[in-house]
Amino acid sequence: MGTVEAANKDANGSLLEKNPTVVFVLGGPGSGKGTQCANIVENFGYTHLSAGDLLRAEIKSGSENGTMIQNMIKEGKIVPSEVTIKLLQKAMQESGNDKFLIDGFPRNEENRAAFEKVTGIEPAFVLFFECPEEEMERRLLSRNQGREDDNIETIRKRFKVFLESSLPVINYYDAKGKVRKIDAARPIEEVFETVKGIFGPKNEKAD
Ligand SMILES: Nc1ncnc2c1ncn2[C@@H]1O[C@H](COP(=O)(O)OP(=O)(O)O)[C@@H](O)[C@H]1O
Ligand SMILES: Nc1ccn([C@H]2C[C@H](O)[C@@H](COP(=O)(O)OP(=O)(O)O)O2)c(=O)n1
Ligand SMILES: [Mg+2]
Repeated sequence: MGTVEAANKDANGSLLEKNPTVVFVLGGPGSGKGTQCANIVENFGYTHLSAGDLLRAEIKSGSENGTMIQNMIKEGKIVPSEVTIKLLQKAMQESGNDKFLIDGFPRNEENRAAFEKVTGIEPAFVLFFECPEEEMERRLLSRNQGREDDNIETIRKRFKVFLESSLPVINYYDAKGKVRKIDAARPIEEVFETVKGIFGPKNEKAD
């Protein structure tokens, strides 16, 4: 094994030994990633890791990076992958699971390349929730979760970042045949029917 690979294996410890299944859940802000992930968790036994939620928890914890993260989120910018990947790795380790929905990550090429390099993990596939901006804007403005970035000024910046930085990541995986595109402009239940078809009955939790 080469030195880089060996170092990564050490850094990941038992995680890589489990050969985890990772599904990246992508889509614009307000496309319904978090909502659908909650449904997938209930039906298919995945652990849901939202990069945004992990970053917001890091702000709340009073960590030394908190102020930097808070300022970037307020500006709709993407936090350096070093910070986000550490939080994801820790959450993966702590979950004890080996099936993960990674929601809102990778959001740019830097996120994507660094995750692959650091963890050695390739996603099984990528869910892409496609939704028109007008609908995403309506949803964000009525989300009511008290988020500092759900205001029209920041929302416009987030849409720009999505088009310029996140869509290229989706195109990268599309070229590898890994993208499962879903029309996310429909009601929650209808979107989930399509999602279920992708995860398939063979993956459903028996209970
Ligand atoms: N298919 C849908 N139709 C209408 N509203 C939705 C739909 N999916 C999610 N929502 C609502 O839109 C808002 C954004 O959804 P969320 O899951 O937080 O999106 P994301 O994580 O992609 O930003 C939430 O208030 C949620 O309840
Ligand atoms: N990989 C990521 C994911 C989110 N962030 C930051 C920047 C994003 O605008 C905010 C909010 O992300 P989050 O996924 O919670 O937002 P939405 O659910 O798409 O509305 O967090 C990041 O810097 N890097
Ligand atoms: Mg979300």
